Amino acid sequence: MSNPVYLALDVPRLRDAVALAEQVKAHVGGIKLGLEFFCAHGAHGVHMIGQLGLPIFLDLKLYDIPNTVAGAMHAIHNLEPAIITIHASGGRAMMEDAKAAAGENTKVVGVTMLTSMDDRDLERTGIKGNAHDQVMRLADLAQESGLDGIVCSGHEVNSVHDRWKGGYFVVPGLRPAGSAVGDQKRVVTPRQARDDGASVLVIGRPISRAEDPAEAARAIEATL
Ligand SMILES: O=c1ccn([C@@H]2O[C@H](COP(=O)(O)O)[C@@H](O)[C@H]2O)c(=O)[nH]1
Repeated sequence: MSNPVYLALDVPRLRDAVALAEQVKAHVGGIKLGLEFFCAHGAHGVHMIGQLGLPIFLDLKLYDIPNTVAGAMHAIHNLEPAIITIHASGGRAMMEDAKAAAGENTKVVGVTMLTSMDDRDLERTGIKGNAHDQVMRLADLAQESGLDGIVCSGHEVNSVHDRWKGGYFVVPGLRPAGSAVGDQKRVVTPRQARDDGASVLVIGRPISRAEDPAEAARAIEATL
């Protein structure tokens, strides 16, 4: 089985990002480039990281009207990402059009509820029910809309795995036992998420902020 860990490369300077990716590439299965990286370095930065030879996950969390999101999907065809994110709360038409506009080798996954939010945060946005209810609701909508899978926390991945046969489940909010949680609220260990059916394990700071990132990535890999 291939390594399910994607390193979240949330590093502001391109030179540092390339160096970090080089250091850990033997111990991860792919690289996740998010908003911080893409806003700073754009397509050029994606090409630079792509030269390392690992699959690229573009975590852009697109959220707009269907025509605009489909246009953005067309615009990034040439970057050939293995995975791209859109917000499932953008609705069915947006998700259908995004999937139709994506490259055939790109998995389109819908972000359900950010792992930095808990039940109380959800309530304050005016949405009824708890995190579990919200993730199941949006997972069903993403599946009906033809997406490949969803992003959810390790708290929900087991239930969604039972509900959506053949789905592709991306799980951030992962912390090895004893490591700092930071702004994440719905957190599990990488091993727990994998055992519960995650397809991709997104891990950032526990590796990128470690004293020895290659050793941190190796230690996580050894737990899987
Ligand atoms: O619900 C979500 C969706 C995306 N993310 C992204 O994953 C990484 C997590 O980084 P850590 O340093 O391991 O916390 C980060 O790039 C987020 O943008 C998420 O955390 N939660």
